[in-house]
This record gives sequence, structure tokens and C-alpha cells, in this order.
Amino acid sequence: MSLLTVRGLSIQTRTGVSLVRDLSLDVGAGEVVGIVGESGSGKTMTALSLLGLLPDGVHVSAGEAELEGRRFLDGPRMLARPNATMIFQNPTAALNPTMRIGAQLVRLLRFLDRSGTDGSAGRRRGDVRERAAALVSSVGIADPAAVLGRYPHQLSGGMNQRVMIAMAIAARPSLLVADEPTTGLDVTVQAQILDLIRATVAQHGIGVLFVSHDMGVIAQMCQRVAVMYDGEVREFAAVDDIYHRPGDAYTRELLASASDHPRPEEVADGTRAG
Ligand SMILES: Nc1ncnc2c1ncn2[C@@H]1O[C@H](COP(=O)(O)OP(=O)(O)OP(=O)(O)O)[C@@H](O)[C@H]1O
Repeated sequence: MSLLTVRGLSIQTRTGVSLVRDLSLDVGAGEVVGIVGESGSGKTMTALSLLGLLPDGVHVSAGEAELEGRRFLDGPRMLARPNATMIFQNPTAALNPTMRIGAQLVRLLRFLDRSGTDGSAGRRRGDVRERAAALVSSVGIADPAAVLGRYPHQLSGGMNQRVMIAMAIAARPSLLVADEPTTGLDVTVQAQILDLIRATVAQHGIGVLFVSHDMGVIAQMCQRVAVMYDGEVREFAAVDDIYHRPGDAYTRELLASASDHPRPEEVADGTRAG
């Protein structure tokens, strides 16, 4: 059974400009599904709409979405808050610049304790600072105490993205939406963050909707991918099929322009480094 099902999603502006049209896709538990397409094709609007985070003046005009069998989106109405969290391209900007990392994590954990969002229904397990440290080490940060004492601007982009991932999994979501999570990071750090996302999927069995303009990254991360162009899904298929048997002219163009990127089998057998 699908974890996330989206059917017929359309998004438009207040003035009636269509940004996304009739988009359907699904994500299974433990699966990473990509959305790929050039700038302006509607990837971010699609991602934001699923979390009720569309900017002012932009709304869902049609379609519906279900998570774990529960409908949470019905046209313009958000029926419930889905058990989903999001990570963004620029983690430094998404964190509060005036608060130390530790204070931000403690605040989040206290909020989750109060709301019972993580399933603990208000139960506290251990000291909140210790839990913040455990969370930070779970995303591969070797010296949690040092990182918790710093401000976001004192950390590298890769470190801040690890912190964002820690915050995203603190709520124990069943779906993680990742919008260009490694764009702007250097290649080595990018590979480490992609590894961390993969490990997180494996460990927690969550589904991931992974937005990227980069076919190489999609090939490394995703089992299936929706190719978007000008607000529409042109093709939704297994990554392997998209690479070897692209059914759509736009997909072929996208692949040609990304020809310097590794193909899925090169990633799998390690003949090319990401
Ligand atoms: N706040 C907004 N109000 C109205 N239109 C917007 C707004 N933000 C983005 N758009 C438009 O929505 C369309 C889809 O944008 P979106 O950001 O989803 O594309 P994208 O595929 O994620 O591109 P990118 O990779 O550049 O982020 C674009 O035409 C964009 O100009």
C-alpha cells in the first residue's frame, strides 16, 4: 500500500495563473521518490502544497492527497496536518540565526513533548538536553556538545543540513519531503548528506519525496521519479526505466543535458563516484 498518494493536484495563483496541473504520484514506505525538472517546473510548489506551506497568493485549486490512508488535503482545504516534515536547500536560512543549535533543538523537543506529535503523547523520556545530544549524534555529528553550543553561522552548510535532518526526524514523521537538500554543498559533503538521508530511510522506514533538478542525484537516491515540465508530470516511472527507456521527449532532453552524470548502474557498482 502506498504511504503517500497524490491525485490530480493543481496549484494556481490568486490571479488564476496555473503553476501545477493534474499531478498524480505516490510514495511507498521506505521508498525515495524523486521529482525532477528544470527551474520553474513546479517542483517546489508541489512539495510545499503537501505540507500546507504554499506562499501567500498561491493555493491548491484541485486534487487530493492521503498519507497512511488518511486524506489530509482536499482541493484548497487542508483537512489535517500530515505526519510529514521538510528539509530545504538552504539550512542556514531555515535555522534561527539568533539561537544556539542546542536551544533550537531543546525548544523543538519540548514542543513535540507538549503536542505529542512524535507519538509520545506528552511523555518525557530522559533529560531534554541529553535527547538533543543523542539526536545530533544520530545524524553523524561526532562532537554533539560542541555543535549544540554553536550558532548556525558558526557551522558549515553540511553541518547545518545534518542539524536540519535531526530536527526533521525528531517528530518521527512517516514522510520526509526534501527540496534540493544538497544543492550548493560541495561534492564530498553532498555525498555524505545523501548517505545520511539513505540511512535515515533505512533506519526509520519512512518515505521520502526528493526534489532535485539534478538527474545524477536522482539516480543515486530514488527508486522512482516523476519528470516535471511546465507544471505537469511528463513521466512517472522507475529511475532505471527513465534512464534506459525514456518515453518522453523532454525526459530525453533532460538526460542529454545531464550526460556527465553517473547512470544508475554506475552508481550501483561504484564505477563512478557521485
Ligand atoms: N510566491 C509565488 N507567487 C506566484 N508564483 C510563484 C511564486 N513562487 C514561485 N512561483 C512560480 O511558480 C512556478 C513554479 O515554481 P517552483 O518554485 O515550484 O519551480 P521549481 O521547479 O521548484 O524551480 P526551482 O528549481 O527554480 O526552485 C514558477 O513559474 C514560479 O515563477
